[in-house]
Amino acid sequence: MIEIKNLSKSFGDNHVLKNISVKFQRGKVNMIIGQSGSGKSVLAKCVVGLLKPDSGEVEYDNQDFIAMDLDEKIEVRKNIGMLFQGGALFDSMTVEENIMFPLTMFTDMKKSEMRDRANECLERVNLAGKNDLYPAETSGGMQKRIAIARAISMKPKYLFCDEPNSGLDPQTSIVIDNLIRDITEEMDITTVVISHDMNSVIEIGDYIMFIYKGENWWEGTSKEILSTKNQEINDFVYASEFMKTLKDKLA
Ligand SMILES: Nc1ncnc2c1ncn2[C@@H]1O[C@H](COP(=O)(O)OP(=O)(O)OP(=O)(O)O)[C@@H](O)[C@H]1O
Repeated sequence: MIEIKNLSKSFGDNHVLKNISVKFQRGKVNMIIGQSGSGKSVLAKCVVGLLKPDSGEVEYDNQDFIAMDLDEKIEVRKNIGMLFQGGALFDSMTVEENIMFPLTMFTDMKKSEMRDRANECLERVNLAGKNDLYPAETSGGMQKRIAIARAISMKPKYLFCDEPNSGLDPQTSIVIDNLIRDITEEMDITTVVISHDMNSVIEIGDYIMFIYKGENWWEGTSKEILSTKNQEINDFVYASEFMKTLKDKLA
């Protein structure tokens, strides 16, 4: 579990995060949603240690991350898998080398052990045998799956995904969503997904936090989000004609 307590972050006069508190549960897909510029990425960066909050606490399984020294933080970071927008694969490395990269950086595993682990991860994302391809030789959906394989290569306890469906068609998005949900359950990971995609929220979001102007405005389940009377959420969820029509039909 990850617990955030009273976290605030400003850039000059721009008060981006205002006293955010929330718990992200283990074995669940926890989603952060909100308008562009509401502070989702800044929150995620504060939680993984890429930005320093002005105040507040971040606890990984009851351990205060912000108060840790560098060595302790590195130990926690080894347990965090990250899936960046666009995949962020290394173009000059093969698929296998990309997946083995965290193992090379953070473990003493032998090359043969790393290969075995890379093969396991490739199998899990249905890309067995694609080891020697370069990212440029793969599709956008495959690149996302390779990035997921890399993110789980260290058997993480925590997984952060920033817009995992960006740039994907609806069917491929569902494949990626299902993979994230299944891996979360199988490996009992505390998964945090930043998303704009209401389809993903409904499909795989176990628990959803809605940030509005830097505040934790609302939190609840994917079922609850469809029926809440909260105006700001309704403006966000039912922004598209499609969702409005769906709402009217279900009413
Ligand atoms: N390193 C930074 N320095 C200064 N301001 C920043 C920095 N990073 C983010 N901001 C500001 O923080 C605010 C929130 O940005 P953030 O990237 O968290 O939004 P977001 O909700 O993730 O948006 P999007 O959905 O468009 O990615 C914005 O006003 C942005 O300009």
